[in-house]
Amino acid sequence: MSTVIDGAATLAAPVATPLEDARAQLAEAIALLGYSDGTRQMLATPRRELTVAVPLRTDAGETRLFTGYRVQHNFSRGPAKGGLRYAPNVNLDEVRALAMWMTWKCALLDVPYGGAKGGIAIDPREHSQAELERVTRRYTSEILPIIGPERDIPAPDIGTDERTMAWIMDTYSVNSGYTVPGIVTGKPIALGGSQGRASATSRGVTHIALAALRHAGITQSQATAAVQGFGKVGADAARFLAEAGVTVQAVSDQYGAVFNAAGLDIEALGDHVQRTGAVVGFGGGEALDGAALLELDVDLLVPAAVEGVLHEGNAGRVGAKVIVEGANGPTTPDADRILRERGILVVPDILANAGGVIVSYFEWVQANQAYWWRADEVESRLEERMLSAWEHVLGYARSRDLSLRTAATALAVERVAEAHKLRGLYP
Ligand SMILES: NC(=O)C1=CN([C@@H]2O[C@H](COP(=O)(O)OP(=O)(O)OC[C@H]3O[C@@H](n4cnc5c(N)ncnc54)[C@H](OP(=O)(O)O)[C@@H]3O)[C@@H](O)[C@H]2O)C=CC1
Ligand SMILES: O=C(O)CCC(=O)C(=O)O
Repeated sequence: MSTVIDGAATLAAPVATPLEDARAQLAEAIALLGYSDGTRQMLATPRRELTVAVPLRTDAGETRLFTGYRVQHNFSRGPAKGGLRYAPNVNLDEVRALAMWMTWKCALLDVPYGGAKGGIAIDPREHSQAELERVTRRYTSEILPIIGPERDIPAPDIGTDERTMAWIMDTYSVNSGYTVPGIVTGKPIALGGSQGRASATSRGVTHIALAALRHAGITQSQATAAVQGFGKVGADAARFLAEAGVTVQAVSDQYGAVFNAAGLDIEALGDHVQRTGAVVGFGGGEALDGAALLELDVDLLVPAAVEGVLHEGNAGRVGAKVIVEGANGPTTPDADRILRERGILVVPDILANAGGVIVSYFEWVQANQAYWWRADEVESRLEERMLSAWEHVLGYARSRDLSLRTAATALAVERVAEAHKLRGLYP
């Protein structure tokens, strides 16, 4: 399936790029903290970035060339950490923005990492498993000099999954001459992955969404929600929200959306997507335009797909009372301003979707110690970290009359700048 319907195509029409958005958020935090322009420049710029050519011999015997990236934004608090994205429109500026957000996320949640991100400009749907394996192994070989369990630890993001992580781990291990489970997180449990990592981002989103609904005075069992994206983050977020008693009325993917005012049967929708590859055509709801999902009159909106979907052009029409960012960078600074003026609570990505990197950290700790935790231990530690970060950001925002994003970014930037200062790297 390769057709993108018109409605979905209009979703991602931001005026600025994700990197410009990320840098604008950083500049606001720097101004609030009273830091110098030199500090802003240092934190706006990745410490290291690598662009690699990734040739592929296709199953049909042809040669194709893809471009891959790995950007390491910051190492001041520990090894760089962040996902690997396979999508046709991946580009260096996008990866730079995603790497910067990883730095803030890790600092905010106080996990001992800096930020990184990687990507290959490839549409995984157009390739067989064998081709994806060859591309992944070649990309890994190309970035091998800059990754490692103490240097930079990849994880899944859009278009990649635990199989991708297993191939990276194997390629890295073969080059090292021994098995190195700490080189990636989000790998299969049979290879040293952690209990709870696959659903960790969605669990974290759900903990934060329920806390945000309570904060907004909305009763969980009477709340309605819409979720954009039905991939690794969106599908489980929809499921956990439904399990918590929230009526999930709408879900979308890049082909369109489905709506049911009484609530979608998320399990049945999951089965439908397994069979057909898309949410469209699901019998348990009516078809809805993908862009219209963002404007539904619901209590909770969870964008869990791509950057820039809430922008100046549609923020004025958003119907939700609370937005919890499952995706990275779904809201542009212009949209942030409009949503704040309209009294809509936005819980930013670097807080809301941090569950993934928290359990990645747990996985790395377990792999390095070769000692594994039970699922309930992972999940209670995840919940504790998410909710304490939520309280921290909320308290900081309230005491200074800031948006949650500005508060979260400032708290994170302060921690990163402090680490630079203590290490003697402060300009
Ligand atoms: N995986 C993780 O642990 C983490 C992921 N994130 C972020 O969450 C977001 C989603 O990642 P993840 O779930 O892993 O990725 P997946 O590739 O598993 O899923 C992405 C989903 O988004 C959908 N999508 C893509 N474009 C659009 C669009 N324009 N409108 C509606 N839906 C769209 C895809 O649709 P289709 O299926 O039709 O392609 C798919 O359902 C990303 O921003 C990622 O960076 C954040 C923290 C951790
Ligand atoms: O688990 C990780 O290391 C990072 C996940 C990720 O890419 C993200 O949080 O955006």
